[in-house]
Amino acid sequence: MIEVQNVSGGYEEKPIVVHVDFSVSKGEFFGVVGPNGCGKTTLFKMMSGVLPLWSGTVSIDSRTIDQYDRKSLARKVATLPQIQQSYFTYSVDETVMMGRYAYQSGLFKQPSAEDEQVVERILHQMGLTQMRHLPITELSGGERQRVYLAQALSQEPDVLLLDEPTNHLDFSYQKQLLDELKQLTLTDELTVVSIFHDLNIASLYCDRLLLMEEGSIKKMGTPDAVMQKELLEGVYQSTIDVYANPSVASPQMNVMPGYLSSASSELSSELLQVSDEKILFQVKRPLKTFSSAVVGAGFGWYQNFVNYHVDKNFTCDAPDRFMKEKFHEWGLPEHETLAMMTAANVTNFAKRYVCENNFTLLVLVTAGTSNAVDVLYGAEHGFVATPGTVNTWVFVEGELSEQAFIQAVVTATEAKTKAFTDCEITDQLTGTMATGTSTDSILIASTQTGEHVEYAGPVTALGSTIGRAVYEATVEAIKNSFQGKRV
Ligand SMILES: Nc1ncnc2c1ncn2[C@@H]1O[C@H](COP(=O)(O)OP(=O)(O)OP(=O)(O)O)[C@@H](O)[C@H]1O
Repeated sequence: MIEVQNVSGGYEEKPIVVHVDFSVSKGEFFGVVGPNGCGKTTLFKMMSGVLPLWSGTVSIDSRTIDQYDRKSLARKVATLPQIQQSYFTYSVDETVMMGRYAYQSGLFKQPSAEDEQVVERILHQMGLTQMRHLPITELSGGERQRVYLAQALSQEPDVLLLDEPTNHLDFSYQKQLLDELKQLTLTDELTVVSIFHDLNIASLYCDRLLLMEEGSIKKMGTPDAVMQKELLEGVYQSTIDVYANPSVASPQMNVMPGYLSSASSELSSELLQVSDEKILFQVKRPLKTFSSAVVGAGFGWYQNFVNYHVDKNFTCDAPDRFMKEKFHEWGLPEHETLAMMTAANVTNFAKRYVCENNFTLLVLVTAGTSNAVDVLYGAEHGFVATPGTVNTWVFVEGELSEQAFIQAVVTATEAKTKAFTDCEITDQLTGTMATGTSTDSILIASTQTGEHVEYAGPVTALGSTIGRAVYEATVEAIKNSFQGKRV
């Protein structure tokens, strides 16, 4: 649809865009990204015929742009430049109607019924109907941006070139506008080529991205191919982190702030408060967590950790809401607190504090075995959502990779199962050896400072330390529960 073939150009003697070559298909949403000054806007000016090409060609529907007269080019390509100044007090609908000039003929260029209909539809589409009579000089930056986009859309082009279309827009209007454009690419086969500074937005909406560096193409491909940590760090000369979006299959990035302090939370069992009602462990700075907790499951950052005792017959439709009400009662901030529940007597907990192999580790386990299960026969027990029994907390001083977090869960679970075997805990329904209980829960929490830890399987330094500590604490907690011991 639009083909940019080996294009070079710039200003006076200064080359800015160098041998750029790509094509965008009909109905594609194509993003152009790259650092400030890399030549994105200059490339757009060349694509829309505003700036002459030094070499190469830009073609739309197999005809180079210099083969189109002004009006026919305007029916093919509409542009939304980066900065829109308004010196005249045209109203919103007058401004949008200006986009129809390519369709008007005759001396007085009166709008036709079709022009009126198109403008009406687009005003509605862009949520501008209410403000249609206002002068655009009285609009906010974001509102004005929508008016100019409406003007570009009223040209009914095949290709829309947008330079930072979401500039000045708050996130809800960004979403609304980009959803609208995406829809037009899908239903009307509108081709959108857009410059973005926000790589996360570009990754969410674009089919392909073109990453520019110093006037040339550094990389072009799907968001997955372009959103690569090393690639982006090199081009933007910055420290970033790329991660999977938790909700959709579009990679996202984070800028890593330069002010990250090396101060971390100390993991000391003196920070532990134990009562009949709960175990509360509080640290000064948030820890990165991976857990199956009632409140705070998955990955997160928390600094208060609660293991709350409930009766073994406790049932509740919304245990997370129940726990959050408790947080209020205890004065614990909801967004900083992770919580588990257990039917085990929490004062029978066992702990291990280990400082070896360059690791500091605190392990806390609460255990009971009345609902012990052999995982092979889980289905025979039937599912009842009951409070947890063996709750295992593993706190680590170190900087764990995501792989290490998950391996730590595996290692700790194997250690728990080994403890069940050695304590000869059986599944009361089947008489076979139990591997755990029906509602066990686990937490791995790390300071994310100090030594980087890539692996935490059972034969690694961290894994073997976790394995031993969890095994010993689980055996002790099981024995405490048998003896009815109260700590
Ligand atoms: N009219 C001009 N005359 C001379 N040089 C210019 C002109 N416009 C831009 N430049 C230069 O061309 C280079 C590329 O500018 P361009 O606006 O294309 O970059 P960009 O990637 O769009 O940047 P940004 O992300 O900051 O908008 C810059 O060094 C800029 O100073």
